Amino acid sequence: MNILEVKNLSFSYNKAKIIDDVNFKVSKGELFGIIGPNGSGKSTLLKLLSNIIKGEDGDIFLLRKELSQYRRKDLARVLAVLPQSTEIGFEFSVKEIVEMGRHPYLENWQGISQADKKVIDKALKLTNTISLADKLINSISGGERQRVLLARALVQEAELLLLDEPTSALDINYQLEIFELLSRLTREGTTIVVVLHDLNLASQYCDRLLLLNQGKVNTIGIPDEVITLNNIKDVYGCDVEVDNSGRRPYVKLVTSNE
Ligand SMILES: Nc1ncnc2c1ncn2[C@@H]1O[C@H](COP(=O)(O)OP(=O)(O)OP(=O)(O)O)[C@@H](O)[C@H]1O
Repeated sequence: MNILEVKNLSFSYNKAKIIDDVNFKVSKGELFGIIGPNGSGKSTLLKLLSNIIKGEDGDIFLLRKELSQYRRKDLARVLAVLPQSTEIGFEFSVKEIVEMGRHPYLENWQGISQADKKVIDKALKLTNTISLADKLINSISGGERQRVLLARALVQEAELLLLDEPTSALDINYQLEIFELLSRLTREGTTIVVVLHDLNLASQYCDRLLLLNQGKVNTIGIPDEVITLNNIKDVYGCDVEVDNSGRRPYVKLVTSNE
């Protein structure tokens, strides 16, 4: 079953085309990666999928319903977003920030229920942020904040998670932990679209990849079809080696010292 369907999507900033006739579908339970060079349009595409900005052409269907047809609260129950910027300007505690993810489920003036608390505790545990719960969001590290914001997205219990570089500030241990968690969530039925720069994480963990170049889909497919020597050279313009001896392709940089 398709959770997400993007048809002929285009978007411009000041007449400059940033997303150019993009088409793809994502099925239930897929871990779908969007990769591409700086400025290729990955975050813009994610903002279009999040309904933060609107395309000038094309359609986005979420669970077969056009994205713009959703009411805000209904959308927040099926779609959770982790934006790229992890700056939060207020002095909220970690716990309060994560609780905010439950707002789509609360009626007016109604507080957090025992059931909500369970969901929140589970998300804090999964993201290893329980020990941070009482700290102020502005007093923790960038990587810790990234995990807290992932916890906030998880408590929305949404069918589709849109994550913009969720591991960019994380050390390798947490990068693996978060991608193991994302894999597990997809096996349990959540669908995840993730923008990421690390081609090897993308290759190892994503079921399919969309390689974006100057707003256009360059290649879309399983990692073996996308992470190839020619594609990387064409799109990123650098020399790499691609090791195909393992389960998934592995990109090695070729440096001038070799
Ligand atoms: N608010 C904006 N106004 C005008 N141009 C913008 C705006 N936001 C992004 N752009 C431009 O759109 C293009 C795509 O930006 P986007 O952030 O989507 O790329 P990206 O692939 O996510 O890049 P990165 O890997 O560096 O995060 C860039 O050329 C950028 O300068």
